[in-house]
Amino acid sequence: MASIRLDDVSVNFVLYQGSGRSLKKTLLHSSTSGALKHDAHHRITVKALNGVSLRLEHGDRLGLIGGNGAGKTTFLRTLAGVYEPTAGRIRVEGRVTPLFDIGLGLDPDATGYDNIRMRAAYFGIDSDEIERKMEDIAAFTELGDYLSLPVRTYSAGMTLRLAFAAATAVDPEILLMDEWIAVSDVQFLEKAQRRAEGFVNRSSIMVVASHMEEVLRRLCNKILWLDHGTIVRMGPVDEVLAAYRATLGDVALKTAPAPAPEPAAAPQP
Ligand SMILES: Nc1ncnc2c1ncn2[C@@H]1O[C@H](COP(=O)(O)OP(=O)(O)OP(=O)(O)O)[C@@H](O)[C@H]1O
Repeated sequence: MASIRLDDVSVNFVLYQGSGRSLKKTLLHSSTSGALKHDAHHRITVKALNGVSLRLEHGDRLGLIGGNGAGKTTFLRTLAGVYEPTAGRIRVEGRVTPLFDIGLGLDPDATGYDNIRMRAAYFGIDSDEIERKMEDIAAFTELGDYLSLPVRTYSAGMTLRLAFAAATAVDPEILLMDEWIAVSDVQFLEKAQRRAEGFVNRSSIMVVASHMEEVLRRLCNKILWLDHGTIVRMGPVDEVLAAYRATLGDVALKTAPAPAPEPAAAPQP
């Protein structure tokens, strides 16, 4: 059974280690100065996560909220193993599927089809299973014959469609998402949302960072509010969102853009 446990986890980044006094002063008096510190080596560091302790179990769908620089992305990347904690302990049990930086890992010289196969192989899915799913994945991308061409011939939007389809070809145990909603192609956004929701439902644990209240309410059953890398509050969605709004006002969270109408016919790539 998937589980996540963090005990007093901190992640520090070194921002500046030169001797220029004026830049140091500017950094220390910037708006994030609460999180900026001198360390023992006279470097300026930022505590992106600061003593975070929590547990997540099967069925937990956690939404991350907090202002810019609160530590949401750092939290996700730490769960994914991209960053090692500077202090504290983290234990993640289960297969992690990060759905952020989703274009990472695509081979530009391989075809769309081969990229889907490689992604599946990376997650240990056997070739028979992926061939069974291939028709569905290919239909989802709407890329048609382009799937037989190298990915370097794709536009940015086409690459995103492929990356998203490939990443969601495999059912995750622990699903991590970062503002995936902010895809540029509005028609694709609706489809991506529907697919992601199915994907979320089949995962054991899901964590999503989002500034969109609608997304958080639809996908999550718990909210973690971070500020300067520290937990302000964690609990039921209504409760934490209300507390967050009360502190920051209605501008704290955005509403999602209106979905585009369904196209009459599938667009040609
Ligand atoms: N690779 C890095 N190197 C140096 N500092 C970093 C790095 N990544 C994040 N930070 C710093 O850590 C802090 C937390 O950043 P993070 O990206 O986790 O915040 P966030 O909540 O995701 O913000 P946003 O909503 O703006 O994306 C910020 O002060 C940021 O400048």
